[in-house]
Amino acid sequence: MMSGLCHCKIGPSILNADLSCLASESQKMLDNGADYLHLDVMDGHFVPNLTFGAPLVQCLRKHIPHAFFDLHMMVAQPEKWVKDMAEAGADQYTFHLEATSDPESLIKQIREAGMKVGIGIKPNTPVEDVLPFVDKVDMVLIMTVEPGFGGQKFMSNMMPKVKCLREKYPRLDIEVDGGVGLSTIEEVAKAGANMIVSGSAIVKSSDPKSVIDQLRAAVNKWAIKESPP
Ligand SMILES: O=C(CO)[C@@H](O)[C@H](O)COP(=O)(O)O
Ligand SMILES: [Fe+2]
Repeated sequence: MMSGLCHCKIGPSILNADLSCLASESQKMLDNGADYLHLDVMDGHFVPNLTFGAPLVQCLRKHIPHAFFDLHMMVAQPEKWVKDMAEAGADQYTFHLEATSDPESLIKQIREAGMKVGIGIKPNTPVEDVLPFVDKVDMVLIMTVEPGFGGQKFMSNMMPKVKCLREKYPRLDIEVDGGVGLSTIEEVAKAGANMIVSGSAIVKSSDPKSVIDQLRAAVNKWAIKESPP
């Protein structure tokens, strides 16, 4: 198995950065080759940790006008924050399937607010649960740690979920998040993920550009190439 007919994109998670300098830390990631920013929103209910909400996203947007913001919404009521996040400048709203009883109308609500739609599943949620919604979303996120904290150990046993999705959907954007770095990227790339969230491995490195370049090279090595006409 290998990544599909879609581009590799590297999205640093800034959770483990110096959050007192969020704008400059984010800009540093972009200057070092990041394709997008993965912003982890936690509400202390869906996950046992608390981060930030729309006011911070709005401030960051003023400093970073052009980058793609992927909002990873680890919140118990994802319906509640769609409008605020859209107005704050989010480009993609990635909600957790486990957090909603009506994914279809949430997807519609996100689209109507003008954002792209991501749908994520936690480690204990089977990939089959997300299949009915894949055609309606822009991206599927397979969590490779229990959501809540950066710096956790990558769960290899999530790779069959990625493989299953890639086999069925060669063009789907498949994101992985949690414990992804230089020692785990090969597995992730082989399984077929093309959107790579990486927090501590990039943010804590003295050479983030080199880490981003190496992550990208591993994904591209396994990418399916479009055959010439
Ligand atoms: O959503 C989450 C954690 O819940 C992630 O985005 C992590 O913040 C990624 O950090 P590392 O595991 O790569 O350090
Ligand atoms: Fe995340």
